[in-house]
Amino acid sequence: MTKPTTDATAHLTRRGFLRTSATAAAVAAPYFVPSSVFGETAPSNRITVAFIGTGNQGFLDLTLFMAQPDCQVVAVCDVNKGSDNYKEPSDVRGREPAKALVESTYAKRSGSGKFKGCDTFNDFREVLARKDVDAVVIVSPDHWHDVMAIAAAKAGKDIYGEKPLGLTIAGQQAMIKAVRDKRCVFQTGSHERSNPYVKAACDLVQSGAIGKVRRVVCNIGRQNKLGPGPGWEPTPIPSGFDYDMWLGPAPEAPYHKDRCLYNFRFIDDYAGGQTANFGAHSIDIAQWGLGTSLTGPKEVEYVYADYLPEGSLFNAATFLNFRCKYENGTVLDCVTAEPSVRTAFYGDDGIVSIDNQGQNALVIPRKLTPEKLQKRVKYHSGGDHVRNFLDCVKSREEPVAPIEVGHRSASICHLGNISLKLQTKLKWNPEVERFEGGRSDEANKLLSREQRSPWKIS
Ligand SMILES: NC(=O)C1=CN([C@@H]2O[C@H](COP(=O)(O)OP(=O)(O)OC[C@H]3O[C@@H](n4cnc5c(N)ncnc54)[C@H](OP(=O)(O)O)[C@@H]3O)[C@@H](O)[C@H]2O)C=CC1
Ligand SMILES: O=C1CO[C@H](CO)[C@@H](O)[C@@H]1O
Repeated sequence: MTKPTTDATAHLTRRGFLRTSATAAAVAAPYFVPSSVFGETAPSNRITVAFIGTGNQGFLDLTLFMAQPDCQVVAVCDVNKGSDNYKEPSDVRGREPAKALVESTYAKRSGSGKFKGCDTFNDFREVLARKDVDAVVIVSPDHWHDVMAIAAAKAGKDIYGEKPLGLTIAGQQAMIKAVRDKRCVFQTGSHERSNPYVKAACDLVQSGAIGKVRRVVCNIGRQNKLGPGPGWEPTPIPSGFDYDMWLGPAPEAPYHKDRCLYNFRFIDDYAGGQTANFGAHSIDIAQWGLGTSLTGPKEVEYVYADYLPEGSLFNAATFLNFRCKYENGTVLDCVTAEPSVRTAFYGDDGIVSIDNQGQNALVIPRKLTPEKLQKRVKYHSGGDHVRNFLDCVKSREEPVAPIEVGHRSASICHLGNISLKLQTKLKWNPEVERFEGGRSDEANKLLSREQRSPWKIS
């Protein structure tokens, strides 16, 4: 996508302001760095970035952003000062370890081996108030995505927002409005959109190479953790952890050590289970190949769901199967599986399947000779996706995974979860984004959620 949709002047002015402003003393720290750290990239061309959420994916995204020479991470924000026992006892995440990672990475690059200049925050609003931050990377749990992205857009920041776009369809719509009103560049963290092999596979499907696509299968990885069962007892809130700020817009709930960190994804108040966690990837690829990135299906049907025992902390579906139908009759099946294949398109003339990490696309044309049956393509890293975002911050062009695209893929995850909750088939109007007929009143209520005061999306 190359159509400029954003106002270059507003953003260039903001960065220009940084270079000349009388407030320079307050914001100077990021610029007083050895030239060896950022090579030839002049401070004025450097994009200053702050991270909100420095856990599991936050650390990976940090390394991808720091690898880009024209980008400087100047601040990290996390409600956890240092969350130990992250995945194993030696694994510590949170804002202090993130700051240490940033400063040690930049120090290694500087001739002197020294670097200071990454600030830490507990409250993301303080990050957004900083005038020297051009862009934010939002890698918080899903229940925070809408509130944080809307606040970031209102503060004039460009945004790299992790998938799934949000927790609800209404929240995502509000995100789009804020981003478009403020003309921000927004890249959804669906990094497969920057994977040339996945692109090649989707182009092939779109070009009609496998004929009319009858069915797409999206495999959703099984739940990899179980959490405490019925009768679980709260555990003490660790020191250095702002649990109230972790809960944010989600309902009040007693702390348990397995609620936060990585595990939020299995709890309905904070995320859409594996449907949204993995579905955001596999369904996004399906939408891409089908050429429906800016729309959606017209029907979603519950097939099967299973859950942990009532009263368990984790309450998202552990096994699931739902089926969507598009206007042209194409069926999209989302199903829990051990996914060596992430998304597979079944057409009249062949199959295109894309593996779990987007490392391989396998094309099986029905009518070709055996030696031409397979075309394997190789791995690429998420760095190109970050690069595309940074380029668009400069050019004000549309990135490869704009917010509306992220919205429509995540919406299918939410539609699927709503059908699972109601155990029914629902008619969906992708134009007006509402359920119609049947149990639509009940279903439409699930398009949004109450947000705990003082947090709200409008
Ligand atoms: N593109 C991809 O392939 C991937 C994307 N993701 C996405 O990234 C997001 C984060 O997932 P993941 O990193 O696994 O989750 P984690 O729980 O590991 O990380 C989230 C971090 O955000 C912190 N946090 C929570 N609330 C706030 C707040 N109000 N302000 C600042 N920080 C906050 C958490 O604190 P605490 O440590 O105390 O919980 C945690 O450190 C999710 O939306 C997920 O879907 C995740 C994995 C891969
Ligand atoms: O938990 C996870 C495991 O890896 C996936 C990427 O392949 C993530 O998206 C996801 O959040």
